[in-house]
Amino acid sequence: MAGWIHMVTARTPTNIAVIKYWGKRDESLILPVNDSISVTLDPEHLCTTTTVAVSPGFDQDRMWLNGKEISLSGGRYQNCLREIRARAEDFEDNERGIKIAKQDWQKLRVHIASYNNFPTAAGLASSAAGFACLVFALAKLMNAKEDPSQLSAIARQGSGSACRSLYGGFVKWIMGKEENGSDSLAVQLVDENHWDDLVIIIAVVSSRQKETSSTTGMRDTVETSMLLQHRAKEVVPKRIVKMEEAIQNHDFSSFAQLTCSDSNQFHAVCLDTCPPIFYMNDTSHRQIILLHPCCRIISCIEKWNRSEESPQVAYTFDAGPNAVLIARNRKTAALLLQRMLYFFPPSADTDMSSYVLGDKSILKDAGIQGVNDVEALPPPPEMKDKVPAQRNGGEVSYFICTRPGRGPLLLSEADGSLALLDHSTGLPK
Ligand SMILES: Nc1ncnc2c1ncn2[C@@H]1O[C@H](COP(=O)(O)OP(=O)(O)OP(=O)(O)O)[C@@H](O)[C@H]1O
Ligand SMILES: C[C@@](O)(CCOP(=O)(O)OP(=O)(O)O)CC(=O)O
Repeated sequence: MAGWIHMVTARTPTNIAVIKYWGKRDESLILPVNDSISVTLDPEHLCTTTTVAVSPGFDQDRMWLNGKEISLSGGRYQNCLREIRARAEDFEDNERGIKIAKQDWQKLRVHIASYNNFPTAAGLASSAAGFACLVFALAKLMNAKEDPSQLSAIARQGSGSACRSLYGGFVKWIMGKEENGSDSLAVQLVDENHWDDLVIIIAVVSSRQKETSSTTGMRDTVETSMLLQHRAKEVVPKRIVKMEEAIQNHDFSSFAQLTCSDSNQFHAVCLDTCPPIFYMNDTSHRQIILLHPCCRIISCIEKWNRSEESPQVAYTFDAGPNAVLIARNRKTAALLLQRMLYFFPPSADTDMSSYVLGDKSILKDAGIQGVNDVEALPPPPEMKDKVPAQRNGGEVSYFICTRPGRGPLLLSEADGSLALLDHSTGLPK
């Protein structure tokens, strides 16, 4: 390897929309038809780690995703690389004799290695965490001085939902008005400490790659759905105002009502698409005569919420069958996990430690140590006589317990062990 290698490693969270982005008004700049709001998920549990490196010895831009080399020739990667290079500044490391002038960045090639600690392209927003991390890490490497909102407008060109992963807490993607997209960017509404009672439980129903990607799905919707026009013009603007109020005031009832309604309307818009898109069911599912787990999860939460004075849990589903459940506090989260494990016990060959991932203390709060405790769970009181005769194991792959979390983080350069590229070769470790 000729000369020095300079590298940085960053970690970036994923996010889940509570008011959904669905539909573009400009495909290549990735400009949406409506504002959206998301909550950033704690990177302790779900995150992307990306190392970017530069060296005079590299002869082309290269990238490895989850250990496999992928092509960077796609427009989305090229747009992000070009936009960051255009904002690069002088960089100097006297100790290591590295001096890169602003204009040199155009000629220097980069190596990128990225790892998602959760399934890629399975409806868990890997593109969001992935492009946010790529843009954040490249900006650090190239000494670009942009603030997170300006970086979000670049990450947006990798994947729309990625712009919201540049901040922690609750984040709004403002759709903007400009044709060049300069005002279509993310802003933080509140940080991750503002509403730290919330607990988020994800039921991973399928980690298979989905059949219709968000990109093609929303293109078909824009072309064919009248309901989308109504949603973007009439429904979302009002919901955005109400959702911001609910978040500012910790108003869980309003938050839950808006979150569930917006998820349901997003899936209604998918059904209104020609040909219709069914994200909430997994067509390969063997038990088609039984109600699909997604419908049973919705029914369980709706029954429970109606049996209480005010909603306890909000549900939301992205472009896949995985349920994201937001509980108002830890006590509710423990009751929610009991209900989920009652209806969706692990299969016979799965142990609890690989069935409930993330913040396992919720499992402890729920009084569950092993499979025996799951078998002994009583039916939820609101179900009364409607309890299923059989509880089948294996319908949910696993659960992830998490919470609202922080935004991107630069990992210490001193601790080279965190880097995904080798310091002497610039290739994946
Ligand atoms: N760590 C990463 N770094 C860069 N790009 C990534 C990374 N992870 C995923 N991607 C890109 O995102 C694509 C997957 O996006 P896709 O929208 O299909 O799935 P998803 O983001 O997991 O699901 P959804 O957006 O519906 O929640 C990958 O094919 C890859 O191009
Ligand atoms: C259902 C969603 O998750 C859609 C996400 O779509 P993507 O951001 O993955 O789409 P592209 O911009 O084409 O890359 C809703 C949301 O995150 O707001």
